[in-house]
Amino acid sequence: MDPTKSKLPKKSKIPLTEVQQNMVKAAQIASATPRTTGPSQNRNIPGTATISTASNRNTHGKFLRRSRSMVNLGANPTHKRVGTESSTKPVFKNPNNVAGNIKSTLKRAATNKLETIAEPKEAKQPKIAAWDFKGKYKELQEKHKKLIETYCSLKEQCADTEEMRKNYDEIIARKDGEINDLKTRLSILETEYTNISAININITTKCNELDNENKILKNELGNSNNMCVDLETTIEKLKRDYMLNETLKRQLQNTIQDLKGNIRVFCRVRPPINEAENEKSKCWINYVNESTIEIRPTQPPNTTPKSTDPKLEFTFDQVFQESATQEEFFVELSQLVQSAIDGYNVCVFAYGQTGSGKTYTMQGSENPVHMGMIPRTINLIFDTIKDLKNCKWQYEVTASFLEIYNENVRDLLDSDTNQNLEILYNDGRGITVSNLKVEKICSFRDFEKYMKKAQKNRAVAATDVNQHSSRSHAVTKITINGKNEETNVSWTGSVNLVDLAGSESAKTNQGARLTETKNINKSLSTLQTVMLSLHNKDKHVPYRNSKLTYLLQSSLGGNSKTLMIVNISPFEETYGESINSLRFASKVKEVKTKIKKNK
Ligand SMILES: Nc1ncnc2c1ncn2[C@@H]1O[C@H](COP(=O)(O)OP(=O)(O)OP(=O)(O)O)[C@@H](O)[C@H]1O
Repeated sequence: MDPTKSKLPKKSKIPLTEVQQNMVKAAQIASATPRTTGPSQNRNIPGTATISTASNRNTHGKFLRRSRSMVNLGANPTHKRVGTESSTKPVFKNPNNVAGNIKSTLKRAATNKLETIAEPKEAKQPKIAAWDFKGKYKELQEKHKKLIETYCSLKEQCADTEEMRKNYDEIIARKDGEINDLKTRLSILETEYTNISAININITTKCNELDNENKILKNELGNSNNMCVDLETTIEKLKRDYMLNETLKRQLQNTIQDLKGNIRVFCRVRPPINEAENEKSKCWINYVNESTIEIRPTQPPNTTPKSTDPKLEFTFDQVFQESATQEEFFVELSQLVQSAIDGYNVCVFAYGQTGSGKTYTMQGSENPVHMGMIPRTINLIFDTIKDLKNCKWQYEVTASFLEIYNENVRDLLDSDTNQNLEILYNDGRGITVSNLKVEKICSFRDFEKYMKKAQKNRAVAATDVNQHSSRSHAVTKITINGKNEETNVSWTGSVNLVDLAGSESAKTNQGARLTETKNINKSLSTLQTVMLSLHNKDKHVPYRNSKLTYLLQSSLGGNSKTLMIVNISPFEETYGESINSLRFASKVKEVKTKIKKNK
């Protein structure tokens, strides 16, 4: 319980004198001032409400006693009212100084009281005769009695006042403490306010800076938008120019290809691949220039070839030395692949004796460095059609894989080894193979999956010179259908990639191997005959003499850009076969054909 409150007087029902009322008001002001009240709340002190709490009962009792004595005093008709209304009201010069105000109010109340007592108004008494000493004595006795009563009453009031003063001192001390606390809080708040003000200034400065930056950026954005519009127009123009140039470039490339000849021949010499092969004696090979190769049968150590050795020189479109990489080889081939994308038929076939590097050149291995021409071709096709999308070209790519084994045509995507598919000639569509699976290819990975399956199904056996000799001619056909969304132009190109079986002597083979070898040699010799007929411009070209030439009819003598790769081994023991291959390739190089672009 608040001690100050308990000592405040309870609201009296007896009317109080002004002095008493002032004191009560002062007490009310002191007790009504909340502990946490700030300076602004103190301004209401003069209008504070009458005290009515139960806790004020004690103080009220004392006030009541004093009031009664004051009433006694006031009962005297001569009792003088002291002070005007304005002078008795607690007027605070400084509302913040609560303690000072209370003190001054108490002081004024006490002064008023003394004034009231000091100046009692005499009641009019009947005059006592001068001789009436007894009456005078009685009158004096009565006065004396009243003075004693007044004295007692004042003494009592003094005690009350003293107690009140003590209470008020306590209140004042507490309030002073509270004021000090509030001052401390105020100073903390002021410091905080100063800090926050400083932060606020910083933030305002930052906001202004950001506002300025925002304005600059808005301006820049406006400029950029204008630039974007300009750039878009330029890009559109450049796209049109690019499309035009691209078409021109492709036309020029194809013209260059045409000028180079529609049947071209590349020669590739393979390197020895292991220690055993390094030990073997090699032919003497001289690369005269990038398209001419000179070859002699022997290469005695540290000597030049014997003058008696027959010297044979062959010229092709390009000669690739032993050190040539798959990548270097593909650079030349890639121009033909571009032609296929532009709607031409292209045929690439690798020819050579067994073990000369045909499968390595066409297929290669999974290692990216050794990747062969077939996977590189599909890679290039997908790269190119991706670029051509900018020129509004849409392409669809399909692939089929077949082999001709012992004069039977087999689908390499079908593992049934007893198949014999039929080769058909259609007037409109040219050569087709019945029931051959043609798969839609959407990516390189897609193609790789089918290629691996085909590789697995291909007939392979060990020969004297190759542990994994291909015993069949394998034909990978990639068809590219292109359509331009803008011009509505469309065409179909194709690439036949042929890995021929290797020619070899039938002497060392027996049984099944012998039949295979005979069939291989027969079809290769038909190929030679066909090429010679084409070279001699014979009226009849015996395409139908073998499944291979029948299948490749349009590629060899018809509407196709053809590349023959003649692979040779560098060894002395294979010199004869190498010369045969080189001679045949020379004849092929002289064949001239006329081709046109597909619609
Ligand atoms: N340019 C080359 N660089 C490195 N290795 C090669 C190269 N050419 C061929 N080889 C390797 O020589 C070996 C025989 O080559 P490949 O199998 O390609 O001959 P092939 O002509 O296809 O034989 P076949 O007609 O019997 O199938 C293989 O091990 C192959 O990896």
